[in-house]
Amino acid sequence: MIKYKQFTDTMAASFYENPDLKRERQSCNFDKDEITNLIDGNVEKTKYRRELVEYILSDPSLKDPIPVEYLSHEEKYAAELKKACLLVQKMREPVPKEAKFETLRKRQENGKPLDIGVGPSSVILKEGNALGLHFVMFIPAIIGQGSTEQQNKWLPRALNLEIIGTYAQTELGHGTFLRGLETKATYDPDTKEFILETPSLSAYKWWPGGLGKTSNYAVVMAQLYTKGKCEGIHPFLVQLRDETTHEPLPGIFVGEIGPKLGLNSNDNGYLGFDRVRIPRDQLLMKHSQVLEDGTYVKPKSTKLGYATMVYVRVFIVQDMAQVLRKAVTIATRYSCVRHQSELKPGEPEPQILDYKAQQNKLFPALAASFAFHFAAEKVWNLYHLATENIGKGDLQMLPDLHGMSCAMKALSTSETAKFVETLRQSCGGHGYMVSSGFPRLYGIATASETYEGENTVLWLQVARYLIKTRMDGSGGQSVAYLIGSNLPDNKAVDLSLDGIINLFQRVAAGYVDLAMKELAEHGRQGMAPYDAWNHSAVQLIKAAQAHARYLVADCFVRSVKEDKLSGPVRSILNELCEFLLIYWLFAELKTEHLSQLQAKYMELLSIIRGYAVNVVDSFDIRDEALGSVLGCWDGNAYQRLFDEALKSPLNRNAVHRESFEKYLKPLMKSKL
Ligand SMILES: CCCCCCCCCCC/C=C/C(=O)SCCNC(=O)CCNC(=O)[C@H](O)C(C)(C)COP(=O)(O)OP(=O)(O)OC[C@H]1O[C@@H](n2cnc3c(N)ncnc32)[C@H](O)[C@@H]1OP(=O)(O)O
Ligand SMILES: Cc1cc2nc3c(=O)[nH]c(=O)nc-3n(C[C@H](O)[C@H](O)[C@H](O)COP(=O)(O)OP(=O)(O)OC[C@H]3O[C@@H](n4cnc5c(N)ncnc54)[C@H](O)[C@@H]3O)c2cc1C
Repeated sequence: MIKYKQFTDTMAASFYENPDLKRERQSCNFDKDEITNLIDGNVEKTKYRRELVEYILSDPSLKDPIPVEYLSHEEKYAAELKKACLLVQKMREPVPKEAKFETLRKRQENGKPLDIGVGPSSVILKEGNALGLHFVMFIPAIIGQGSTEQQNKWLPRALNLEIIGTYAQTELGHGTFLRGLETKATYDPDTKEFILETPSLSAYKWWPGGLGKTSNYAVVMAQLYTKGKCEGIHPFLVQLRDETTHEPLPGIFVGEIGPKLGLNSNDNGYLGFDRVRIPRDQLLMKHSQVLEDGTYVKPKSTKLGYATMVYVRVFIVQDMAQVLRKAVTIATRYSCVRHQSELKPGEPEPQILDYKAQQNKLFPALAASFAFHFAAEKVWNLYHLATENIGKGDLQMLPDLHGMSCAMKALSTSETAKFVETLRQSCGGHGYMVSSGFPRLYGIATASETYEGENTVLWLQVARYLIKTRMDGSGGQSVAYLIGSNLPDNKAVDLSLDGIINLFQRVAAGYVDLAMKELAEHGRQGMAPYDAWNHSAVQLIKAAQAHARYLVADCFVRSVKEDKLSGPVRSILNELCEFLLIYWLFAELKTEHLSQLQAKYMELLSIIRGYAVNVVDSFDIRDEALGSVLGCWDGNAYQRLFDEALKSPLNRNAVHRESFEKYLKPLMKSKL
């Protein structure tokens, strides 16, 4: 018997590379850096990111002494928060004069600070970040909702982390239906203050990230009452804890909500107010105001108050591309090194990567990681343009931005959650281990399906936009194909990318028309419009999903056509794009088209098999950031699984003495 020997990371990195992986890498015929640069944005951004990651990972104080899974709920929060705080401190210090950190040092010398947001922290924090909401929602809310004076007052403090905040909107009884929120902010003109009140149990804020123990401020969404009238929900900047002692202020009831399916480094919290007074100028007043005498000044659109959510929905699309890159890296490398069963009778067990059924599990996710990357780029551009226009008083792009961000958020999160589960299954039993990395990725993907707008609810928002567009032609650029006679009617099946995009448009428009017919039919039968809407929901959601696939497919096709790619990378992306489009179409098409697409799909599986390992290498995810024993660069999966198992506290001694003496022994000695 071969005795197990502990393997150190240094040994693994310097001596070992799995021969199957090595062979794939030796046959690489494209420039991996080109794909890395494409994902980072450009060569300089890759250089910066690589140095930043090395800078973080080379710091021993940011390493976990034991895997966080073995810590208690309380210990995990403390250990992860410690790393998050140390990381921020580290990013503020001058970078040492070492050649390998030259880009970082030059950046600091040029007066540009290193990033302290959620990006760098994701290298060392894999179950959420208690400071995450501060960066992703609190600061954006001050920028997006605060007046210039308010930004001048609060932003420097928030950016310096002198104050730490979250975004408190959801309540125990109300998450989706924002008009139904119960928290009240009543203006008192005598003292020029708002009085915050939680009128019932269901009105308690519930869920905000970092609210439990970390934040001392929050942007709180509450119903604004002035001059005896409710003006709807508005954002208020509220201090929750003393800035020195961190004790909750009088009238503030705040705490943490307990363990969750995932993201357990983040202290999601609850919050109630017992007549808490805040100054008038802590209503965030960029879009609407309350004057000293209590007069309410309306915003140009009440939906401007929802802008922080739109920002985060866009952010999530980008995040899902990252989650998919990790998951597919793990599963592809593992599929390369894992040998199982018999493909040809009598021959050695093949790499599981050679099974078509396995490729069918991996490659749609690989292709989708690029699709969502390009989709995020597109919707970010739209977001910036729309925000710039809103700043000039032009709100025309608002509906299109809302429609597009809802569609892409819902599609990217639902597909990523599904793919992560399929990729986990593709790794067999070992995929079920926490050390595989899948449970954490699944925790993020499934949370994203729910937060920032539950997906079903967002699909219905998209459907509302589609139906409106089809009826009155009022929609923006993303729905232009639904307006009037713009829809190309190409009856023959054309398998070029443009031809497939045309099919996507026809499929989506077909569903929209079916939903419209259903709505009309319910109307004819005497149903009120809201009842007809409810009864047509299944069809409406189908239409929204088909439209979202068209949007993402269209972004992918346009990005592949851009000039900046070399020949080999262009053909890889072209094939992945074509492959994903066919994969998505399978669910929608009638049999006559299916056989043509099936042959192409099988051909593409074989082509992608040739470069899949090298493409995931080009995602350039350091082992420490990947956090998976199955997906490490060297492919030494069994050794790493074993190493990780030996870290279990149950393996400290050969016998778990206490439980043996107390429970097992008496049981085994007892007689019936
Ligand atoms: C490396 C680490 C990275 C980490 C990355 C990720 C970190 C993310 C952390 C996220 C943490 C989570 C935070 C949260 O969850 S915060 C809470 C989010 N809550 C929600 O999203 C609530 C969802 N509900 C809503 O948004 C709305 O209420 C809803 C869209 C459902 C609309 O409801 P309703 O129909 O009641 O709305 P109205 O009647 O008031 O209005 C309808 C019309 O308004 C238009 N509309 C609606 N929303 C918007 C918008 N945002 N922008 C523009 N227009 C909007 C809608 O289209 C209707 O228009 P028409 O009447 O013209 O048809
Ligand atoms: C990990 C995590 C982090 C979060 N962080 C924050 C945060 O930082 N700040 C914050 O304010 N909130 C946060 N949330 C809350 C989150 O935004 C809400 O959970 C989410 O918006 C869904 O609302 P809900 O929980 O009330 O679900 P509900 O709206 O009650 O949904 C329950 C079910 O009802 C269905 N449903 C609801 N309305 C309709 C409708 N009109 N038509 C058809 N079906 C409908 C839904 O599809 C769903 O199936 C977080 C949630 C999670 C899970």
